[in-house]
Amino acid sequence: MTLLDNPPSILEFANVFYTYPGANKPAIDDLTLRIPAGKKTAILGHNGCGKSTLLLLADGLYKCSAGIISWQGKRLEYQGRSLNEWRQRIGLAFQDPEQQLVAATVAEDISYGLCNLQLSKAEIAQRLHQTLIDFNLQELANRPLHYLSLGQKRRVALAGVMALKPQLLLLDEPTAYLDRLQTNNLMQELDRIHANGTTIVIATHDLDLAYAWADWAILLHEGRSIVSDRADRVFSNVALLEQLQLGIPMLWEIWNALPIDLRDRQPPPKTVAELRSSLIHHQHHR
Ligand SMILES: Nc1ncnc2c1ncn2[C@@H]1O[C@H](COP(=O)(O)OP(=O)(O)OP(=O)(O)O)[C@@H](O)[C@H]1O
Repeated sequence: MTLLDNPPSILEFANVFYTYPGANKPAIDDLTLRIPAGKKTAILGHNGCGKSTLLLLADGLYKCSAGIISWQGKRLEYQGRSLNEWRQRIGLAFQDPEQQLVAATVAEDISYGLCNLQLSKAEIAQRLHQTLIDFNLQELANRPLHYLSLGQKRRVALAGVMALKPQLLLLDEPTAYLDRLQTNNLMQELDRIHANGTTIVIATHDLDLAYAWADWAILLHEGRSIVSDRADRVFSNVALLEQLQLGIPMLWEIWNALPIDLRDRQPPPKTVAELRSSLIHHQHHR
């Protein structure tokens, strides 16, 4: 087995359970999984399969009722300094940015998290300045948050999380309700964050987005991990995707409908641009 097939993990769940107060069955039900270090992982599953709960457990916001959650072999402890350190290493962008934004303006909101880290004033000012640049928020710095569009709020929430320099970034349905332009911008931002060394996990039920973006995929079903593997292998496992009624990624389906001689010895395209260049390449070489 190669490192590609079995990358080292940054975060692990071992037989984890979580039941909401008053619920008659666990939302997370004997969940065992690992998040590979340095990868772009997509957690996929239907509404209600436990994606948000998993991320809240991973961030230490919820306490599991049984099982072990660990960071590079070190177990999550739910008290004081240890929990604070845990939560500094992991950044979570909520599905609804409204739940995350707490201050009056963009700059104040980003500074708020930095103040909680008890950094020096100079360090806070420097990180705020750099974050506004990185997320192209300079012009919005003093804008009241309630004047922002949803896409802008998402960007501010993500900027606030990234200002804290987490090693692992978790995003819950980051593209929900975003138009195509905003989605593309966000995905470019995520690629930049990943290229700077941050491991990223997104929870989504957008199969096409996950197909285009992820290099590792985890399928979640009724609070359990059904498969965790290289994304290309998961997305070509049509039988499993159909069994879970998750559908098939559109580009993968189009690719497989093309004549075999065209597809021969070429990996399936991840984007429409890759599909187009494969078709042009084929035309030139017939
Ligand atoms: N606050 C809550 N109290 C009780 N049950 C909850 C609560 N939040 C979620 N649940 C239940 O826990 C299960 C998992 O929910 P969760 O929100 O983690 O799923 P999800 O995969 O993120 O769904 P979605 O894709 O719709 O966001 C569901 O059955 C849901 O009804």
